[in-house]
Amino acid sequence: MAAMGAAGAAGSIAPKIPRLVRSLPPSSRPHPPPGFLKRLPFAGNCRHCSGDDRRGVGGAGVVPTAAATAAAAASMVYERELAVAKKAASLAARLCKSVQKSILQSDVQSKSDKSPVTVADYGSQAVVSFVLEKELSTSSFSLVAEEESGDLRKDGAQETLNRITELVNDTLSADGTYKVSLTADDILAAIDRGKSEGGPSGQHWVLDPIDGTKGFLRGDQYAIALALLDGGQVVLGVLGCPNLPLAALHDHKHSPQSPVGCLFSAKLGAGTHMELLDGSSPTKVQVSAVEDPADASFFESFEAAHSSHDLSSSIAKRLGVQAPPVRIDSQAKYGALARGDGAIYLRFPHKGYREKIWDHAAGSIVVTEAGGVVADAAGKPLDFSKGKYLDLDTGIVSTSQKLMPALLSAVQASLRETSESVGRL
Ligand SMILES: Nc1ncnc2c1ncn2[C@@H]1O[C@H](COP(=O)(O)O)[C@@H](OP(=O)(O)O)[C@H]1O
Ligand SMILES: [Mg+2]
Repeated sequence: MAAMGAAGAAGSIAPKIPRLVRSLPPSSRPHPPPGFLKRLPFAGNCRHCSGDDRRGVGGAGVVPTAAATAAAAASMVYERELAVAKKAASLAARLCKSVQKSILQSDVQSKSDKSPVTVADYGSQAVVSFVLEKELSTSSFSLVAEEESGDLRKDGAQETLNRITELVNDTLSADGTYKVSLTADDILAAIDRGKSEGGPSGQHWVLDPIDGTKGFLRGDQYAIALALLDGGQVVLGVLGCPNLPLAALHDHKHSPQSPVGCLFSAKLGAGTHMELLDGSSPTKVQVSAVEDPADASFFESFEAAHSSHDLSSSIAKRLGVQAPPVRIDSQAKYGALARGDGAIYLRFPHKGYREKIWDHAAGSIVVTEAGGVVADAAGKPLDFSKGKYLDLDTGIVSTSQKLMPALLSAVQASLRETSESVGRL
């Protein structure tokens, strides 16, 4: 089981913890998943915990804060899972890139909710599901993913299924790691492993095989987004962004020859790193250090149907933001925010829309581990423990810790103004 492996790994690194802890920033880190401290032989008292989660620290020397100890421990225990997640997302990105290059009309289907679904969506999910299961095979493997195979099992879908099967096999064997020849039934089974509902206990992988399908079809930004929940909390996340330039978005305009294709990875207590999808040394990234909102720029959805551009504009005006909005698809926005390309991300879906966990799980930890904050419009942290959906107050906002208070005031004021003007109609 992954959880048992994690606890074992933690035990073996116990003597290294005091040095590790001294190297951590004193800032308060997110609380570890429920039951996590119990699994660690060296775990300290945690001000967040009670009952079974409380254990004393024995011995003298450096006495780390409980949050720092937990953060250091957490940063070691999910190491294997993070490496596998990066591998899975990179392979899926390779598959998506090849399809985006040669999008054929026949690759585009219509789902019952009318959103476009491509061969790459299914192929990406099958690749990630295969790699996770193969590398981390556990009896309690759980994957909450966007796609399900219903449409592929219908009459007339055989050709599409064959194309997906071929693509997945080509992708897995091109890498050289896997010598497999999956059948169409294997592909359907791999896709359907993503049927888990998630929830507050145990470990659940959360996958959006292509986030930003509309951007993908337009030839713009999209992301492969994969995260791990443990006890309802996101403990690691990766974002493969095949079309995101390595250079900051504003710099890239001036140097279009900059390499394209970024992989962001984040783990609880270990920061956020970025590397090229094609391979490079990871570098640590940080959110923008801008202190005056007037100097900030903000991200929002390219699609006005996904987020109210009017409301964002009103909030930006209230904050004194000068720059025009940066509109890009997918969780590539979280990646770009995490490395400081812009300072604010605003998302205000229209009434009645329910956000899904796979649209934010990986992105949120990529930003928080880079020093940012992700919250709903009332300032509450996102709750990933309730199954497939996030129960939210109105929208999602993200920025640095420094700018969050001013941003939340502006959001509240603009929301009040909007509801008053609706009331007057
Ligand atoms: N009416 C709506 N309001 C808000 N989000 C929506 C939406 N319809 C679809 N989405 C979600 O918005 C995601 C894309 O976000 P963005 O606008 O940031 O690119 C989509 O992910 P998929 O493309 O994976 O379906 C989908 O989950
Ligand atoms: Mg999505």
